[in-house]
Amino acid sequence: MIKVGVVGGSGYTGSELLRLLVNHPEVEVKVVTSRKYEGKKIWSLHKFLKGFFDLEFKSPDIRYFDDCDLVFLAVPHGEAMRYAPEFLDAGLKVIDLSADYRLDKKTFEEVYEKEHIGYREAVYGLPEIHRDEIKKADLVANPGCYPTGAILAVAPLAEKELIDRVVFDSKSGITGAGVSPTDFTHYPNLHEAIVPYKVTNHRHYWEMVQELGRFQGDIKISFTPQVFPGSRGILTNAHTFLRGELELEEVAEIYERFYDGCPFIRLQDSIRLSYVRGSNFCDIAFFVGTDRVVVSSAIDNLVKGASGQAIQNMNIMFGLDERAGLYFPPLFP
Ligand SMILES: NC(=O)C1=CN([C@@H]2O[C@H](COP(=O)(O)OP(=O)(O)OC[C@H]3O[C@@H](n4cnc5c(N)ncnc54)[C@H](OP(=O)(O)O)[C@@H]3O)[C@@H](O)[C@H]2O)C=CC1
Ligand SMILES: CC(=O)N[C@@H](CCC(=O)OP(=O)(O)O)C(=O)O
Repeated sequence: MIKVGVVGGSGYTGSELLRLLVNHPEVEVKVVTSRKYEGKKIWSLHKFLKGFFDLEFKSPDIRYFDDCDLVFLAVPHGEAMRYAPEFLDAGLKVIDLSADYRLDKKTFEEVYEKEHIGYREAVYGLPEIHRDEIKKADLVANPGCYPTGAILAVAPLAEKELIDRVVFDSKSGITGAGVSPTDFTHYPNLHEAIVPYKVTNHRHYWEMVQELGRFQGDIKISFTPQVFPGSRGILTNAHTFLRGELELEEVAEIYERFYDGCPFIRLQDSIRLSYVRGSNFCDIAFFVGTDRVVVSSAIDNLVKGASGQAIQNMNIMFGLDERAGLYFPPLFP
């Protein structure tokens, strides 16, 4: 069994990790931290997990992780960098769900406007692109939720260097903003609304530039995030302006080839968030128009956009079947 710990177990991605790990055949959860709920039973906070975990929350102190092989850092960006080096030096593998290790140091410091105090080289944990590097990694930087849906939507076209410009129009459920309430997430400010924010300057743009740039350095990228009044899911419409023209069959062949052997990518003729809810799937559909190809992707932000992808990465790091603990149908409708 792989023995794992979770730092940040009182938050949304932390509790989602626990929900998913309940059914993992090769994992034992040894320690889960919360500073706020230290000493309390996990189920007394996460009542939906009652009957599945009898552990108490611990403080995030490395001595509790003695017995662990791997730790998931499910803490805000700027905080994970305080933990990762210590765990790595103690011989644990680390999967960081925050943004701290996704970009090179210089870009991180510019985009996040803070000094990186614990920089290490990491592998960007998008298995459909970096599977071979993830196998050998000790530190995996789990991608942001928006970049996961966006990059997966157009990577096959970028690999063929077919893109002139791509405009990602993305809509996210509100759990993307984390467990702490704010004005932004306050019910009257969000219900019956779709709210664009950071319309031209969201930090996730830089992950898209980095990862799509590995295939095609000169793509012009725009990204417009929005939230809708639902809990889970990110729907992205990628308006992709190509350098030449492609027929639907050609696009289909490019995607089928690129995603051959990727169990969590499903090519569909139409997509909905409800087709992926609660699951690790990324559904992709494409529509060929007169001046563009529109590629739509749907993910659950807490699963393929965070905790499910983190477990997929763990499976790959430990030589398990990538699907272990994760291959089940979504919750529809
Ligand atoms: N929500 C989403 O859809 C996604 C989130 N992410 C990223 O994953 C990370 C976690 O996100 P999410 O679960 O939504 O966040 P939440 O705000 O819901 O939870 C954050 C958790 O971190 C803990 N925490 C905060 N500061 C510290 C610290 N200094 N030391 C130890 N623990 C700390 C908190 O617990 P306590 O205060 O009790 O100790 C809390 O449990 C973030 O970096 C986020 O950006 C990535 C992809 C998608
Ligand atoms: C709806 C919402 O607020 N979403 C978050 C992104 C969630 C995520 O993936 O964030 P990390 O890069 O921090 O991991 C945001 O826009 O900042």
